[in-house]
Amino acid sequence: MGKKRRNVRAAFRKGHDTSKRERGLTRHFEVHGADSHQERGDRVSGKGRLTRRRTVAGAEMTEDSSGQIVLPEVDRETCVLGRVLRVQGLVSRVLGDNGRLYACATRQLLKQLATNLRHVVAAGDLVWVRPEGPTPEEGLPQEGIIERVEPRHGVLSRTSRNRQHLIATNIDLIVVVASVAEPRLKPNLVDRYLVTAEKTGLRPIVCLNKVDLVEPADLVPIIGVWSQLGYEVLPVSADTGFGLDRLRDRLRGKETAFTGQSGVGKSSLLNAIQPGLALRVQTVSSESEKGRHTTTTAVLYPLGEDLGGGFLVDTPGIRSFELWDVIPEEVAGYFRELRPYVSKCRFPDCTHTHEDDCAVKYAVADGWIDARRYESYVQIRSGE
Ligand SMILES: Nc1nc2c(ncn2[C@@H]2O[C@H](COP(=O)(O)OP(=O)(O)OP(=O)(O)O)[C@@H](O)[C@H]2O)c(=O)[nH]1
Ligand SMILES: [Zn+2]
Repeated sequence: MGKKRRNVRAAFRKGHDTSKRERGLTRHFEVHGADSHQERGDRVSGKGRLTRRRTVAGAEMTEDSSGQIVLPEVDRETCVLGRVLRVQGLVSRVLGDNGRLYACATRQLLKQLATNLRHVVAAGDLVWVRPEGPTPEEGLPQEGIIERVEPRHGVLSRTSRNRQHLIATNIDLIVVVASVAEPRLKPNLVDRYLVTAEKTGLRPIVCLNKVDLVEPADLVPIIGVWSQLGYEVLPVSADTGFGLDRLRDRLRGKETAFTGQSGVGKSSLLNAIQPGLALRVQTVSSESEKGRHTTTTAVLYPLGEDLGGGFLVDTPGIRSFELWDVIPEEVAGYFRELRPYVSKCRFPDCTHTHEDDCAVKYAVADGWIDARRYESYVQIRSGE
């Protein structure tokens, strides 16, 4: 055992990613995998579920009556539940619910299950970690093995070369930050972010910053349009603190991504919400921008106790969230107010831009659809 442990420690120390090191880690985990009763087949999962044996990716697995692979139960006495803060090569940084940090490798069995996902573990995942090795010195993470990944919600992923790349998981909220002055408000740009949010299925909040620079009454019409569509709009000022309590309230206990154009005040808002937060984000982002994993991996930043243990999730990719992987044919479906009309047009492949007898255009003319939102739609649909 001593020798194997040393292998893992050496792999952690050296960092990640060369195939030789990967092989070293793999061997180690296979030994652990064989220790599991389930893989040897002498025990099936409890709770009286019907199970069947099946070979997946070269390993024998148990599947339940609905065809789902049954992962071995984790030993809750020894394992710790935690959140993956970031994934770097083969090592995942996990914050345990006991407040400790873990540097984790992933169990071989889990890797084999993830045949069509590039990352078996992603930032934001809720995982069970089995601590390994000796207690580290103060300030250093404990080593561990990720034994199990809990089911995900709020997944942010991008497609490249027909493969889905997980960027972050368990995101509850996207905060689209816009500025109402300096730079002036660009509602069509906000719509672009909303379209991407619709595509990902994540809940967006529109945060209109710098309201100290305008007459609040001037914002009522534009806030009204988005609110009527069911989008929450928060007018705020990072400078005066206006609206920040409401924003903090929305972040409490949630995993949130901030996005928006440069200069709208994202860093100022993060700092106003929690002093020092923006600096931490900037430092890590500029580090990873130099690295190879720029757009594919995200980093989670734990928020303070006053924010109910929430997290901020960031990557340079999330900040350029506008029209992520959105194709022209899908755009109408992501404009909530267009959906009731799109199937009523004369041409089944109507683009609702130049065609005659278009139910969407009639609805705009009759005032059922806001003309400015329709203009946004046309711009996006025409690839402008
Ligand atoms: N008047 C006013 N100015 C603000 C407010 N929030 C931010 N600013 C100013 O707007 C400028 C841009 O703010 P940042 O926080 O750097 O903007 P950002 O969105 O983080 O920009 P990037 O880092 O480029 O993405 C700074 O000069 C801030 O002082 C506000 O509420 N009111
Ligand atoms: Zn049409």
